[in-house]
Amino acid sequence: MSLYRGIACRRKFFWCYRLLSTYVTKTRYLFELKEDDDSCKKAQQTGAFYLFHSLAPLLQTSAHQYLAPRHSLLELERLLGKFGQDARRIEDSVLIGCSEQQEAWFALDLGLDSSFSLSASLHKPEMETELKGSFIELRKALFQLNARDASLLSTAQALLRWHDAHQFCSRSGQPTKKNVAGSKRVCPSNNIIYYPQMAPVVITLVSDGTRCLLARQSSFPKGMYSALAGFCDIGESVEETIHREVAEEVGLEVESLQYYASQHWPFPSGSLMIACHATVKPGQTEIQVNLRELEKAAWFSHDEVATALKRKGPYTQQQNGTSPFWLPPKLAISHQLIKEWVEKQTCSSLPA
Ligand SMILES: NC(=O)c1ccc[n+]([C@@H]2O[C@H](COP(=O)([O-])OP(=O)(O)OC[C@H]3O[C@@H](n4cnc5c(N)ncnc54)[C@H](O)[C@@H]3O)[C@@H](O)[C@H]2O)c1
Ligand SMILES: [Mg+2]
Repeated sequence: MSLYRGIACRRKFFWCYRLLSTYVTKTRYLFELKEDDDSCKKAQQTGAFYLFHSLAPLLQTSAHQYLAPRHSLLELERLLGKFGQDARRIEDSVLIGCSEQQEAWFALDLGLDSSFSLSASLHKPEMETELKGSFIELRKALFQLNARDASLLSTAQALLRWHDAHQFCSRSGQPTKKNVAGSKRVCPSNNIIYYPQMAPVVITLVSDGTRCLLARQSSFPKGMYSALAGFCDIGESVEETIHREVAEEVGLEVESLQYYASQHWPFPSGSLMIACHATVKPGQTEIQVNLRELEKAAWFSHDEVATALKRKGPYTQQQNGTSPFWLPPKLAISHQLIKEWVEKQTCSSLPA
């Protein structure tokens, strides 16, 4: 081997080696599975499946926590066979991630209508007995799952719901066909491609410098308050949504917008929560609640909020009919946003 080729080989080796970080490898693998139906079908052979029934995930209970069991393709085929179902139903599954060892993870709903189902939906109680678990509504289970399962099941539910609702082309009316991974659907008659969508929502913690503004809707559990949230209107920037939502919901104008973080949120049907801090304009603190949107909104001090962050709801009503003031659970980005505000206030109030 010439010196030049030797150096070139070593360079190539170094370049490949450098690329092969676990994260990059995983990302490239998932990209390949989304792009190539054959690779994705192959990945199902060694992959694992999370099961749902009418969008409720299959869960098992373990020490006050829910665990999401996974099933192999063989187990799934055996299960479908036992319930007299066509194994092609597995074609309805969607890719939701993979392990560091490149075991691909899929989700499959056994309760939704399928072109391969012999009956509209598989019988739930019998399946629960067979699978040694229960199909539990994600709203009830989300906060008792570990962070990884919560994130995977949220993604899975949003994707399964989107496929269920987009089975027909909105132009031709013909059935659309999903790719194996479920990252898109195509109308065979006109080749229009449909991609899964999510709705951007801005969540803003408004402060007046020493207090923060929290609000509740009548649908919230008793005593729970959160930061102001609102869907982005078409054509709006995140900044415009913040200004509009704060004005609409509490009649205030804000400035000094600061991005905090974002989170996928499975409710109502897959949202991207974009969390920000904002400050009211000087001297503007009088809240005018829009009762069409909110039940109540108020300013809360640092100490009130710091205490509420430690409470774990939901609470049953106290004897005097009131419920203690509490905040969304840790998993929700609103909790993280409020916590960050409390920590910043604590730092700024510490003596230099
Ligand atoms: N993860 C968190 O920490 C957290 C905290 C608060 C709110 N949220 C979520 O934010 C979402 C939005 O908050 P909100 O209810 O105050 O929003 P909002 O103030 O925009 O009011 C909701 C109304 O907006 C309209 N709307 C406009 N676009 C919509 C769309 N794409 N989908 C559904 N409705 C749409 C509907 O009329 C709906 O009733 C809620 O669904 C809630 O689950 C999440
Ligand atoms: Mg709102």
